[in-house]
Amino acid sequence: MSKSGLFITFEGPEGAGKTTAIEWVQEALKREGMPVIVTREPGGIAIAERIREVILDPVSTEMDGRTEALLYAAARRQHLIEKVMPALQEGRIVLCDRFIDSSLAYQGHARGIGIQQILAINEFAIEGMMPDLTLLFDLPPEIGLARIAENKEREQNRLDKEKLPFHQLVRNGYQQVAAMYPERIKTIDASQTASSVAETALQLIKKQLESDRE
Ligand SMILES: Nc1ncnc2c1ncn2[C@@H]1O[C@H](COP(=O)(O)OP(=O)(O)OP(=O)(O)O)[C@@H](O)[C@H]1O
Ligand SMILES: Cc1cn([C@H]2C[C@H](O)[C@@H](COP(=O)(O)O)O2)c(=O)[nH]c1=O
Repeated sequence: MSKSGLFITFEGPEGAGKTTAIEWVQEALKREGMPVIVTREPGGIAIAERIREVILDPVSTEMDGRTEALLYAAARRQHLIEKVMPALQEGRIVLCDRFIDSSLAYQGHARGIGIQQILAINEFAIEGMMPDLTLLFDLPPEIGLARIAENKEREQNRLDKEKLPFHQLVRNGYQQVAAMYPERIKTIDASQTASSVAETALQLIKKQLESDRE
């Protein structure tokens, strides 16, 4: 799979502020005339949104961890082929809310399947199509969970409902993955104000754009 755009992923635990920052960054890049699209995982296209409903439905309590991992990888594959790759081939900047590192942290580490096993099934799904840059929004899970609990409009999905120790493992998982890919993954302190977090994200993206032009 070849491309000419820039693939940037936003990662982190529940309520870290990824969606808030991605919208802010999109507006800032658009104001500068850059061709940018925002998408998300699992979802972003019809088939993957349907898979999302199955995975995140709070009634799917009996779902096996490996089934969960395979469903995320299947949604990822379809989303990549149908939406992300065409946009990158057109030279766009793709801002994606979650990607492979979510699987490594949630299914690989927090579910205990193993990061290498999850990497293997995802290698099949993505055929080497890794992000150019990943912004990891890091914060204690208590803060993120309190933020989403405050937001009364948001429905709690099956993974939101996991207990605090699971979310602590997710954070540890992300920290391990960041150590595996120090060139690609840049960690942001997501406990700062929303505007400061978004500004840091924008500066990191601009740096990546500059180094891509060189
Ligand atoms: N830096 C911040 N400080 C305080 N509140 C924030 C900050 N960033 C976002 N919020 C608020 O926290 C809540 C969660 O934010 P957001 O939806 O952007 O997080 P998220 O990382 O996309 O969450 P999830 O992955 O669980 O969907 C929202 O109500 C948002 O307004
Ligand atoms: C891509 C991906 C996601 N997850 C989890 C993380 C969240 O709990 C949900 C997605 O909800 P959001 O509000 O859109 O953040 O799914 C996961 O466990 N594994 C993955 O690969």
